[in-house]
Amino acid sequence: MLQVSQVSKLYKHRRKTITAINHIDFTVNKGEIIALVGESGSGKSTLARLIMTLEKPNKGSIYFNEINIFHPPKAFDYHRKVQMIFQNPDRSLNPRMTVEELIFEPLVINRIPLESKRNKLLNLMEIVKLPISLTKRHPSELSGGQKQRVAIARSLALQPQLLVADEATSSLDAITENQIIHLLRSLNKEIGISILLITHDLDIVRSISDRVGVMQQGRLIEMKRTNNLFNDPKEAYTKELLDAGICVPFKRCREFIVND
Ligand SMILES: Nc1ncnc2c1ncn2[C@@H]1O[C@H](COP(=O)(O)OP(=O)(O)OP(=O)(O)O)[C@@H](O)[C@H]1O
Repeated sequence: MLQVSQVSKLYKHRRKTITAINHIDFTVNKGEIIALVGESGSGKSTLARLIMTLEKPNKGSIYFNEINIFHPPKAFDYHRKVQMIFQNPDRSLNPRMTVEELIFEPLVINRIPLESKRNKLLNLMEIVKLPISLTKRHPSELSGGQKQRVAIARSLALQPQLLVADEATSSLDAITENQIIHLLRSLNKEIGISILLITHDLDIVRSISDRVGVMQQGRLIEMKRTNNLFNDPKEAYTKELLDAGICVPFKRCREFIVND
């Protein structure tokens, strides 16, 4: 479905060239949850911005259903098919809008007719488990988890095929984080939505991803099925990363409750 092909991204900073992404290749298949892990500065968010076409690569390209997203045909509406949720919902939610307005905004922007507006709203709020009593509230009147649910409902309004979640739960407390991870998993299982999950958190990766890619200094050094990566990491850096974050005896380890 999504194919990242030989993508490189360079930045110029004070006459120095930074290679944020270095010849990366991978695919996200329909219905898959792919996690990208790697230390800070390894290029994960840059890759997410490229996938969202917020920036262009210097080399290579990205294809969605075999169409080059940087040179799409006119009728190809990529931004309805791929949506992103960010770490901090406060930044993506306009504080002046109500929950109802926020969830409808993508439909309004994309000029989608809203004949059955109420039903659509009820359906989206039900999917993300937001009580209907919150419809007229503003973001400042919601908890962190409720805000992230609004952000997810908004991103689902256009019925995307792929959700890019960049550290989408890292600003939340452990219980709320568990609920949002559970929600992402059920969206994947029930709606079949593919998810590209960018995270530092190996417990989340282990709990819900089908495959994991490990990034180091702009390169994708290893990509495998989740169990294989945890049980049989090949690269020294992957071993180091797992040693630093994996659950081992005597180390506290969170379990995410996911329904399969
Ligand atoms: N606009 C920019 N200008 C210059 N350098 C940038 C820019 N954006 C990112 N970089 C650099 O590119 C590299 C990759 O950054 P990126 O934010 O993608 O890493 P990351 O893996 O997402 O890190 P984190 O986990 O801390 O969010 C870093 O060296 C960063 O400093």
